[in-house]
Amino acid sequence: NCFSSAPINTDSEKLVRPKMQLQTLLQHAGANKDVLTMKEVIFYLGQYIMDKQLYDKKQQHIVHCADDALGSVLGVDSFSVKEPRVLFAMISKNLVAVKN
Ligand SMILES: C[C@@H](c1ccc(Cl)cc1)n1cnc(-c2ccccc2)c1-c1c(C(=O)NCCN2CCN(C3CCCCC3)CC2)[nH]c2cc(Cl)ccc12
Repeated sequence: NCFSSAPINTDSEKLVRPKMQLQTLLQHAGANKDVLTMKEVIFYLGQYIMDKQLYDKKQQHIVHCADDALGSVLGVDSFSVKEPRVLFAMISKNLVAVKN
């Protein structure tokens, strides 16, 4: 799957409940449920970044989100998709684990 390149075990099937602000972004990207797997959260966030063209056209692994709700959700102005640990830490602050 497209996460085989993710260098950390993210347990992509883990169920999570995104907090309000993140949930709003995911809905814009097409998510239609309150409880999702980590894999779905990452997929929809990727779609969101694509839809809003937040990635740098020259250096496509850089995402600029200072002027977007994504920036206040993650708490950064920009980030690199080549830093998955940093990224998962920022995303996790916006998630509540769900016992399944
Ligand atoms: C491996 C994966 C990833 C997954 C998790 C992590 Cl912590 C880092 C990295 N990844 C690699 N590049 C991207 C990416 C880059 C730019 C714009 C959009 C996505 C992603 C991200 C995906 C995704 O679901 N990716 C599917 C395949 N991507 C390839 C890149 N493709 C585009 C890259 C920009 C130019 C057009 C193609 C989109 C589909 N979801 C994400 C969500 C966020 Cl918060 C950040 C990045 C991603």
